[in-house]
Parts: sequence; C-alpha cells; structure tokens
Amino acid sequence: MKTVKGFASATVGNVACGFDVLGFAITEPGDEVILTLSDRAHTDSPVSISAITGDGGALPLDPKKNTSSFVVLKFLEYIRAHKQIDFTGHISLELRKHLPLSSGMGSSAASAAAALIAANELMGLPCSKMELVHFAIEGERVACGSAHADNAAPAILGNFVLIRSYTPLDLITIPSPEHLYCSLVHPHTELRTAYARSVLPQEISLKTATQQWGNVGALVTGLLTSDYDLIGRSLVDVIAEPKRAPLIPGFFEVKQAALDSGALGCSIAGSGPSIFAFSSSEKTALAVGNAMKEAFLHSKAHLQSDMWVSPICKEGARIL
Ligand SMILES: Nc1ncnc2c1ncn2[C@@H]1O[C@H](COP(=O)(O)OP(=O)(O)O)[C@@H](O)[C@H]1O
Ligand SMILES: N[C@@H](CCOP(=O)(O)O)C(=O)O
Repeated sequence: MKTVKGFASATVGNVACGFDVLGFAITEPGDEVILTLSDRAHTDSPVSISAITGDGGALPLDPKKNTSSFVVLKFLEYIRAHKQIDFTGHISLELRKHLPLSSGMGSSAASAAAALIAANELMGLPCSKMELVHFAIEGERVACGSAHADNAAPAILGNFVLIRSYTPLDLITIPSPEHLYCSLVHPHTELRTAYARSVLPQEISLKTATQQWGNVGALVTGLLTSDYDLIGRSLVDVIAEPKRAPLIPGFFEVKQAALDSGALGCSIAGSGPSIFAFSSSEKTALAVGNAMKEAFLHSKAHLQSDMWVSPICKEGARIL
C-alpha cells in the first residue's frame, strides 16, 4: 500500500476582462485528495471514491462523475497509451473539500488538480504539470459542461495563466508582481457555473470586443511590468460582468466599497458569486476585504460571507 496526499488551491477565473482566457491561483484555501494504491483491483473501475468530506453530501461518488476521480481515470488511460505504464492495481480516493461549491473559486478545478498531482506522484511522475492540465480541463467539462482552462490551468501551474489557444492548447504562465495581493470574498449563496455561462451573449459587437481585448493586453502588460496602476485600470469587463452582476446580490455596493477602500480594481471571481479585488499591499488588501464583507452584509440580501487575503500562488498544485 502506498498513500499520497495532493493539494490544490482556489483560483480566480477570467480576472475581469479575460473571460475564459486568464486566471490565477491564490495560496489558501484549497482542496486535498488522498490516493491509496493497492495491488488488487477491488472493483471493475481502477479508481473508487472511499470518502468525501466538506461537500455536505452534494458531490457524486460515481468515479466517472466526480471531477477528482474522473481526471485520475483519464490520467491512467493516458499513461497506458502514451507512457507504456499499464496500471493493473486499484486507487482508492478520499476527497477533502475546503472550497465551497459553485463559489467562483474554482472548486471543481481544485479537486481535479489535487487528484492529478497526487496520481502523478503515485505513478512515479510520468507526466509534466503541463500534461496534467489537459486532464484537469476535461474535468471541468464533467463538472459544468464546458472545458474552460482558466481555473484548471492555474490550479495546476500556479501564477497567472493566459490561454492563447485551446486547440491546440497553448498556455503561457505570467509571473505576478511582488506586491500584488488578492482580497477574495465568498457570499453565502451559490451560483452554478453552468447557469452563469448560460446568461452570456453568444455574439458581441466589434466595439465591445476591442474594449475587452485592449484591457486584456493592458492587464498582461501591467503584470509583466509590475505597473499597479495599469493593472487596476485594466480590470474592466464589458462582456460577462454586465450580465452576471445582477445575479450576485449586493455586487455593485461591494465593488464600490472595494474601490473606496483603496483597491486597484475589483470584479467577479470566475462566474461568481465570489468577488475579488487586487491591492498593492497586504494591509490595503485586508482593509478592502473587510469593507467588501461589510458591504455584502449591509446590502439588501444581508449576506454573510467568508474572506481571504492572499498573494498569488507561485507553486500551483503540490504534494503535502
Ligand atoms: N469534486 C468536485 N468539486 C467541486 N465541484 C464538483 C466536483 N465534482 C463535480 N462538481 C460539480 O461541478 C460544478 C461546478 O461547480 P464548482 O466548480 O464548485 O463551481 P466554482 O468553480 O464556481 O467553484 C458544480 O455543480 C459541482 O456540483
Ligand atoms: N471562465 C469561466 C470561469 C468559471 O469559474 P468558476 O470558478 O465560477 O467555475 C466562466 O466565467 O464561466
């Protein structure tokens, strides 16, 4: 018997203007996956889920439906076909969820990334982290019906990740400026990723497109040059935020509270309902996060929320 524990932290997809093409990882919180390898096949499937904690019983135990076990199945198929590793044993998977579901914090991606980093360790590191991203993206298709990489890629790789192309997959990791901090606030309500995607327009005007890609280029430039003002000016989303903000009670009050407290910029984390803000110091990020929590509480919905302040995670998914 051999046991390995993997960890992957929360991620923020889109990063305002980068819908489906930009995301970053924070350091905490995250999901843990414990894999136990045994020589004998216990069931027809080479992977089974022994336990899930922290999900309130919401997640599927079927190994083909839970993102954590599904990606391990895909990983085993891949190393058999491309790495000449024919796995004949059994892997028992325990998932410990510390990320809230349907939160905008890349919950399904974190489960998948933690499982993949553990499986790769268990099988003797046959794949690079970049190879593992492919399986994590397929896990997103199982979780919410779309194979978007802006949570999956940073969950595995850390840092900021720009997805230049999906076919073929072309990912660029972008280092974070030294003094960039994220305030992430999760209101106690759910917004399913699949639904939040269903409200988006299928077509946009040329004017809207030029605004959006101008900001993506400026945001990437700001990150690469540590230009904090440019980062803040670039956090403008004219595609998803206008459609999704009405789905988040108190969004506009929370965003204004963040900016009034010194945030560089603020927008929806992923597909929401969480909201993130960037600051150029940890002290400001803490003040911004607290102001955002207060704004949720005093909004019409009187929402309680959880708040984290974090630098950008540079390591990505890792073994504990
Ligand atoms: N292991 C898993 N962890 C989280 N969500 C999962 C998992 N397996 C399946 N899902 C489903 O994935 C969907 C996407 O939600 P989730 O990823 O939690 O949202 P977000 O990415 O906004 O945090 C949810 O409907 C959830 O039930
Ligand atoms: N690009 C995706 C990001 C979804 O992030 P999640 O954390 O809410 O799953 C989208 O905007 O749908």
